[in-house]
Amino acid sequence: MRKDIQKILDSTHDAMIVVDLKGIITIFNKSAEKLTGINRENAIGHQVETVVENTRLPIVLKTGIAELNQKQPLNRTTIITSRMPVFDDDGKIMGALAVFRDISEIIELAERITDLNQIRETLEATFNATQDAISVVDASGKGLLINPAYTRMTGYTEADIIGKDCTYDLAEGESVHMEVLKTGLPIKGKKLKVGFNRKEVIAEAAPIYDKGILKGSVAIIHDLTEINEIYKQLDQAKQIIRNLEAKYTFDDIIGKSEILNNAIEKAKIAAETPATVIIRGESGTGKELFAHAIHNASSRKFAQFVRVNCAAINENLLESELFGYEEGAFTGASKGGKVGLFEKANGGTIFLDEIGELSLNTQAKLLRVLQEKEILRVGGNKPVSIDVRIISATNVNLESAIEQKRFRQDLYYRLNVVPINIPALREHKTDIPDLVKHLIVKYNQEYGRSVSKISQNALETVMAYDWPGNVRELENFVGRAMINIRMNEEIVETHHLPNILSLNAEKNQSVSDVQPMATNMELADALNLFERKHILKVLELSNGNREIAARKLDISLRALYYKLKKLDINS
Ligand SMILES: Nc1ncnc2c1ncn2[C@@H]1O[C@H](COP(=O)(O)OP(=O)(O)OP(=O)(O)O)[C@@H](O)[C@H]1O
Repeated sequence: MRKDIQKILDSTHDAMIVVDLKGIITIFNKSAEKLTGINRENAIGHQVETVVENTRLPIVLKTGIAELNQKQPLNRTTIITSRMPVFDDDGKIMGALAVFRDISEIIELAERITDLNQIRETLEATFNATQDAISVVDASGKGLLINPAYTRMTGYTEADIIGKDCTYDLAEGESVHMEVLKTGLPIKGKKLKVGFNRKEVIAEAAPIYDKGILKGSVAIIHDLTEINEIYKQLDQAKQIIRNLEAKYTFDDIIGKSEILNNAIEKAKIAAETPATVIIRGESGTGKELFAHAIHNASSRKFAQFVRVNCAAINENLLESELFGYEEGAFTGASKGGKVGLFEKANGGTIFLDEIGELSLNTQAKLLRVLQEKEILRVGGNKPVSIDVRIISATNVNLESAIEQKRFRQDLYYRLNVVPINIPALREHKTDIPDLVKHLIVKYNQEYGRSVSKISQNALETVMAYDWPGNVRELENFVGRAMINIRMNEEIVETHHLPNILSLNAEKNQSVSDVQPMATNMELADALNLFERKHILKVLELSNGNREIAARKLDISLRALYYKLKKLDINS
């Protein structure tokens, strides 16, 4: 009889366990085997709770009360759907039956549903938060969905768009949705105008397929004004990179002394105005540094900073360099003419270094530019108006140059609107420790060293010197000291310092120390030879810096360039 029942129960999908009054398993069907992974032989004849926990069959045996459709968990993936007492023909309880079911598939499904909900939520959040405007239409081109960015960009709300033709938002151009629905293919980078304000946008759209059937189209529109703004910023960034000429700002000017600070404060005020500035100071004091800083702190910082070394450019070329020339202006002029430095600096700043070296002829032309705010290209007759801030610099005494009729007074007045005097280094020696510290960091980077400081003794030696070549000379000096330092040394000591005293000594050499040239040489040749040797020596002591060399030789930079050419010196 039990076997027959067993057979019947084996054919059902539900797992079943029957126990007798003592709780001993008497029937364990196939589904129960499958669900618990326990063989029938290991179940039948055993106390139910030792084989399958939580069946609560002993309780049913005690109470004789059925628990139907309870869906109580047996374990994580199984539930007991019913427990009931089994009665004999006399109505006496003879055992109990538990029916239970595998719910792992349902659990998995539920988990998947939760996942999908999360994905949906994430997608919705992205859809609503993205800055790109998104719209979705159905297969007939009627609006289905838009996001907040779409409303911000076009001015249209859901009420205007949902259920309406997708051409509704268009101010100019053809609907990308309609094109996608027509061809079933995606579209990229289409320029359109949308919304009340005819906003310029770039649109892209893609078809939505469901099981191979075209169900609609989704479009993203990007605001072109924003993209244009980004391009503009990119251009400005490129411009800044191109303008690396003007690489310094006020933060790069080292020194806290009062005299230097007065100059910095004056320069900062000048930077905020369009005023013409003249920077005066000895060679190497930082005039160019100040010019960069003024440009970079001014509203012209995104335009060009053009530096012209008036002393270094050949007088004949200077005019065409500054003002440009028209095609065929002179023999050798390039085809198409040439844009001059003033035009290049248009909107920006032109820095005329060594202005005191300009010839009277070029001074007159510069004066015209300052008065008329326009330039005339060499060989041209059409004035070009320009908007350029002029910063000039000089290390010569312009007042005495005016007296000697080498510099035009009217030009001087035009240039001398905001004069800024940069002190010689000997006038602000208190800044030397900071400058040395700054230079050590600079050369550490350049030479890959890790020097930490200068010793007190070495610093005292540096402070005792007068630095006729100013910060530039100090810069070269520290650079050379750093070269003398071994890789494992970290402190600049006195023995690393190049011999400054020898520089001073050379300067003070007496005439008797100078040896005559070969006695059979003509005086002119001997002088030339001596001049050549002397200039070479001074250049060497100035680390090849012609400006310092000119200063040491007490001649103008232009005169030095002339001599270098005449004496065939290429150093
Ligand atoms: N206060 C300062 N802080 C940091 N660096 C400085 C300072 N002053 C000058 N320098 C540095 O010294 C060097 C010479 O400065 P700059 O070329 O500006 O001098 P200059 O007065 O224009 O010289 P010149 O008249 O010979 O053209 C540069 O490398 C500059 O960066």
